[in-house]
Amino acid sequence: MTFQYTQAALSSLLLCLGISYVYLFPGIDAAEIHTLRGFSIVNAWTFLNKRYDFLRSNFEKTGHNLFAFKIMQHKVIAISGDEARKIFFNNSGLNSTDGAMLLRGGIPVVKDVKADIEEFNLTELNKRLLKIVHRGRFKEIMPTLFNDIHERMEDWGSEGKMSPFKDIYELVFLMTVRMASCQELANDPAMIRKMRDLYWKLEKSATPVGLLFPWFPGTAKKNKEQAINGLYEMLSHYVDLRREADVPSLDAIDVLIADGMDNSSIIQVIMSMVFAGFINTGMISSWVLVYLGTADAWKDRAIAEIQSLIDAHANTTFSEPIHRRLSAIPISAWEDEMPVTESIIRETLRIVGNPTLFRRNFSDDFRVCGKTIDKGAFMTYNIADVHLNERFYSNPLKFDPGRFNVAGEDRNAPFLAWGTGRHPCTGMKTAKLEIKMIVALVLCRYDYKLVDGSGKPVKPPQVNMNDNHQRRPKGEPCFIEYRKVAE
Ligand code: HEM
Repeated sequence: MTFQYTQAALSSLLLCLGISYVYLFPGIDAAEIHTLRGFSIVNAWTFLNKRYDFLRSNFEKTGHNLFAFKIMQHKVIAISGDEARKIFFNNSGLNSTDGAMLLRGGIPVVKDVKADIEEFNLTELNKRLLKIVHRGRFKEIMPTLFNDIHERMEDWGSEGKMSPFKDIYELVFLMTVRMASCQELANDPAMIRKMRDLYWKLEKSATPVGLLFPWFPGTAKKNKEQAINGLYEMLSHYVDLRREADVPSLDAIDVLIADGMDNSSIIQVIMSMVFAGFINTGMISSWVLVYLGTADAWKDRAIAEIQSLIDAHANTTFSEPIHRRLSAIPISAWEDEMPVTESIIRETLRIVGNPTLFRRNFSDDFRVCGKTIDKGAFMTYNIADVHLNERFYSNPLKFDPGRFNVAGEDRNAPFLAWGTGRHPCTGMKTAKLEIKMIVALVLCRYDYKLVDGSGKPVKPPQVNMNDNHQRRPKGEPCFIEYRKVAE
């Protein structure tokens, strides 16, 4: 057994060195993009493992706006600065799917385990998602979603301590599954737990080994296949169940069935939406509460805003619990009449939501900053290039939602957390609504502060920018210590 492991480890090492040797000291390429020196396998590994640090330190070291490195046989060009950014987001020859699939990992794609179905197609996915994420559906589902949040909160009791990066995540997971699938699944806590575990497993498969050697029969490959197969089987069961139902409902699966979609396509839509909700919406909801746990003035302003929405729109009696009163507020008010909460979410996204994005050049060579981007090359960009840049946002690590409304800040500062140009986020309205609902109910029902494990008040932790999927905090865990003040 030990011998087999040693042999496997040695073969992998030799393979890595072999690949690296080919690209060792590539020097300056013909297009004169600065190319990183050293073993390409080390560059690729560091990028996949700690992409934020890798990009930042190499931009600092090289002093260039563009630099190139290899990931296996692929050339990757890291970009920064205004000109390159605008081209990255707006050039029609750049494809956003390939890079994300190859270099990001952890994305559930049905095609990875069911070879006989159609290729993953982002344009189709967007069209299908838009059938289930719109105001009409939000309006239908809002009372049930508020009920979900309320019931979860009842488990917290009247006072205590909770971990936002666990408890709030779980809440967002449930809400997203409800929006993306059907009541039968969302109402079954054991299935929700099983599904959540499969997503964690999938996330764990996005290791450098899993990304560099997707064919290698190790833990990463096994985790990925088990997770996607498990999700596929589970969701197939619910799609079949809904197909056999006597009366169609307004649930997402029924909407997609009525649209004539086959099972695999429906499952792809659900998996993608739950994935986006799980990683992005969960992360931002947790961080909003963490920041507000140390920013009383902003917390008070947000509470006042929510209260005035209830007074203006919720034609319900005071004796009703808060979640019922909140669910009477129309969607248009949630979307358009919450400037304070919007600024808080925006500021949280500016500090925390800084993903590394990818593109691949599918058209002819083109020029950026006087350098050539070859056909077939990948490009990568981390949006902290603007969000954490003094040139656009002064004192960038400070949580200050007021900066978006204060004279003196650069009003033209780009804000990229929802994407821009050719690929803006399809789920922005859904995500904002979910975050606002959670924040509204927590703020109205609880008095809370941010504390450490011993209950001592603490400042917000730093963000682990290298945590590709979830941007969890660095250092000691923090908690929300709460006391219920309203039903
Ligand atoms: C806080 C939550 C979210 C954040 C911060 C976020 C952020 C982003 C960003 C930055 C992009 C652009 C990616 C790029 O340029 O390569 C994007 C694209 C996308 N997002 Fe979101 N997202 C969130 C939630 C969601 C949700 C809940 C869904 C599903 C309903 C979703 C679906 C998508 C899709 C399908 C795209 C690709 C659009 C395209 O390329 O045409 N997102 N998102």
